[in-house]
Amino acid sequence: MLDDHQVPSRSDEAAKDGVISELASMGFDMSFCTEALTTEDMDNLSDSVLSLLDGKRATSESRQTFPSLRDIANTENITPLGATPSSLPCTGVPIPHPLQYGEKFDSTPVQPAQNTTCEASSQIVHAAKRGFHSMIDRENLSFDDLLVHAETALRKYFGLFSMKPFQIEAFQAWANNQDCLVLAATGSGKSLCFQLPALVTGKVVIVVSPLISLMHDQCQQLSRRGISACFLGSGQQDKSVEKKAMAGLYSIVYVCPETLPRLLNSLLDLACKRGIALFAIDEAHCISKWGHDFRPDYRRLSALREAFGAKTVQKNRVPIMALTATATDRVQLDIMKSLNIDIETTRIVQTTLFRPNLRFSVHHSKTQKSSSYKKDFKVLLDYYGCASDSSNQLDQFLNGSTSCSIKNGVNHMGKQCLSDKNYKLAYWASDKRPLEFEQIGRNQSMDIMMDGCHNEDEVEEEDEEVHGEENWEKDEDGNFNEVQEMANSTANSTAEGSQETQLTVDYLEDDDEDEAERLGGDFEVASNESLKDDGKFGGEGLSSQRSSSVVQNGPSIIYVPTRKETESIAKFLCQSGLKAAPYHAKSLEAYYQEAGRAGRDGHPSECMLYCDMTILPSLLPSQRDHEETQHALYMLNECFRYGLSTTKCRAVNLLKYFGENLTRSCKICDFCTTGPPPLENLTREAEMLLQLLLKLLENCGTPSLGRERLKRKRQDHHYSNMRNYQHAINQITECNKIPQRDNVWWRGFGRLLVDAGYLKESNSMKAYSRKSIVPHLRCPEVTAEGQNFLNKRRMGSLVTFSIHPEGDMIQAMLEPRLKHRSIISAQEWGRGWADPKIRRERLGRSKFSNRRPRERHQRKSRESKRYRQKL
Ligand SMILES: Nc1ncnc2c1ncn2[C@@H]1O[C@H](COP(=O)(O)OP(=O)(O)OP(=O)(O)O)[C@@H](O)[C@H]1O
Repeated sequence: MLDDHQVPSRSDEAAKDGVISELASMGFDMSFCTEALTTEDMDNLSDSVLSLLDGKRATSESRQTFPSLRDIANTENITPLGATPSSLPCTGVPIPHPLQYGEKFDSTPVQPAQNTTCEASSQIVHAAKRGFHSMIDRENLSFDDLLVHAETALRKYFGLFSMKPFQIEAFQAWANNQDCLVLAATGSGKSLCFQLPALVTGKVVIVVSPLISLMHDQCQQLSRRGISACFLGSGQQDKSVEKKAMAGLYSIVYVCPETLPRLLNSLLDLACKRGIALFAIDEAHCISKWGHDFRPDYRRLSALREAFGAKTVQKNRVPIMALTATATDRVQLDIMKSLNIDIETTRIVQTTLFRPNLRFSVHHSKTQKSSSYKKDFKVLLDYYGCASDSSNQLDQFLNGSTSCSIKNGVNHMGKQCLSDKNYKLAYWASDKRPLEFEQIGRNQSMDIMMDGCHNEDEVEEEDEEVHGEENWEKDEDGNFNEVQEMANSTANSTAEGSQETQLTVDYLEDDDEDEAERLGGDFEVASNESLKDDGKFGGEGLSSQRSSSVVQNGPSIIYVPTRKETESIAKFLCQSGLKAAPYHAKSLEAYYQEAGRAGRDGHPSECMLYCDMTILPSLLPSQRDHEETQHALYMLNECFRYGLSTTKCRAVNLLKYFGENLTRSCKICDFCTTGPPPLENLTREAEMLLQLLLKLLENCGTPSLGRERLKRKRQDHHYSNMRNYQHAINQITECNKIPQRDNVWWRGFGRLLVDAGYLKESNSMKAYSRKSIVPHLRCPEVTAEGQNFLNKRRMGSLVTFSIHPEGDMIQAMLEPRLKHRSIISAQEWGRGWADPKIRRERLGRSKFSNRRPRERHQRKSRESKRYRQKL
């Protein structure tokens, strides 16, 4: 304090003037500084800054609400200026630094702090210089002014020159204090929509994100650009980070949905201190139970709108921005409803979800035995393993310099697409390369995500009694034990040769909690290196692989066989020296989301889907209500149909699922480059099947309308059995009328007859159909159109039924399962023995059958043996 009796000397005055002008240049109000420095004896810049930031003298309303920097310093034990300087662990994160007006444009992004320690004093002055004083209220500036600031920040921190139209739209919604739903493709730049408000206002943006690894990754990227950010959640081991975040020390705070409800009160405080510019809900599809990645904790985010909206005055209302790359119409509505944001006033910012640099393809493969894996995955192994001299045609095509000459299907794809070293399709993911790859000496590797669906082996079958079809499925696919054994033996033998490439396989599914437990610390503490894969695909390596490797560089290769097989195949690929992780997903949303992690740098990227269409996927038992089960089946069905399709551009197909009409084809997917399979004239097959179904229908009469329940049940049972689609197929195959077609082929054919309008699922069977996925035709009826077709044929018309076969039909023709097994009722089976032809056939089959007895029977006989011994 100035002593009343002491007359300030000229030199003191000059020093004070100097301090005042410094403070003014830092953005402090000139009269405010003058008043502060005349009432308090300060001619030292640091003391003055601290005193001003104490907040006692703040005059404007907004300033009074800011925390004093000293308070913040106290919360994190920062030694105030003037005390003995002490080193404190530097978080590597600059204290908030919103835009400084009039600052000279510098296009080079801000460099991160290099040192691991720094002094509190310099941190405080740094904060003061770049800090809270330049916070601005969104309401005080026009949208144009805000946009200018946003673009300045864009240049300064990101080295980018303009915002994309959808980013401007989202920014405008935020500027108008509007809630907003942003739907934009993966890698299109959604993050900027919520990062810019923090940089423009100097207030905090709270981002809710589902994955610790992604939060970690984003925090690292921001810190590299000089933007302070942290993440909070169970994975955050440094407990002081939460305290600092709630005191307003970070511009962008990532929070797990599980953690956010606990922080509500602290967030209210934070809103009153530094201010909260925005709540961003990243990967917002997790909110919806109709989405592919439902996280119940996301539902609790509705509390945000209550706490920061409904009851607060408009000025203090914090807008909410939900962002996702994969949301169907239903999911969009559910997101808004669940977040408690007004559907009428919420701005929906939607861009195309199309990713022109992703080349989608589907590969059909049976992969039931590990001994066949080498053959089944030849394309994949070649793709990453073989040298190619061919030019980068795909790249040239994408650049418009040549017309696409990729032809002849999947076998050539690898050669054509991987030759150029500029491709970011693949890279060595581990230093521990297998020898043969080393010898080839090219800088390629791969990341594979295996997408396992379930097959009917894994589902509880409620209507088994009625149809018995599931036995057939089980019989055909129930040889996993063998697969597993062989996989193990292959693994062991290969491991001997290349010990160092041995990789473990864990499931990615439900890894969030574990991952949260494993990752920890302030994001800046974890070095880039620690994110690199440690040779394992579980644990830290796993999450980082998802976020760093797969996300930025790797192709996304996804497999949809059974879940058990997924593991087995992943093991095999790992043993082959490729980096693979089984991943479980059950919908096109999940597939598109994961595939979208490839080619984020804009380079062409491969997204191969390997699938075994001879196995019908179905749901694992779970606690779903009826509606949820229906929806899960719908999603699974769409996934299956995508794999089956051979007549549409893959990108068009995928986007249609999200309600987007792509007006042009992608020109690079397998369909666009190779075209549909040749048209097949299947008139004879159609005629035979339709006639047979009509005949069966005539024989069994109409369903019972009798009163007695038992009688009706029996009659219905008989009725369904007789009209069972599989029953008709059995009759055709047992009579050996068209020997080269197997069950799988007929199943696909029935589906195409439904598509053509010749068949439909009977009403009485719709209840059963709902338990299965739609392509599984149960009890068909011949429609009027189908009868018309038959009549025309009978009258000698030349009408034909020609179609492009779908995936399962092609696969069945390549490797028919001619060892046909009947799926008829026990009664029918019994009657079959009376027919000498059928009897001969069955006996002939069993004579040559070398199938091992089923485990169930073995167990039964073991049990009875034990029982007999007891006796
Ligand atoms: N306006 C822009 N101009 C040029 N590049 C941009 C622009 N906005 C974002 N990008 C770039 O796009 C890339 C992807 O951005 P970002 O990670 O924000 O995508 P995203 O949509 O959030 O992805 P995801 O859906 O996977 O979370 C980044 O490299 C970023 O620099």
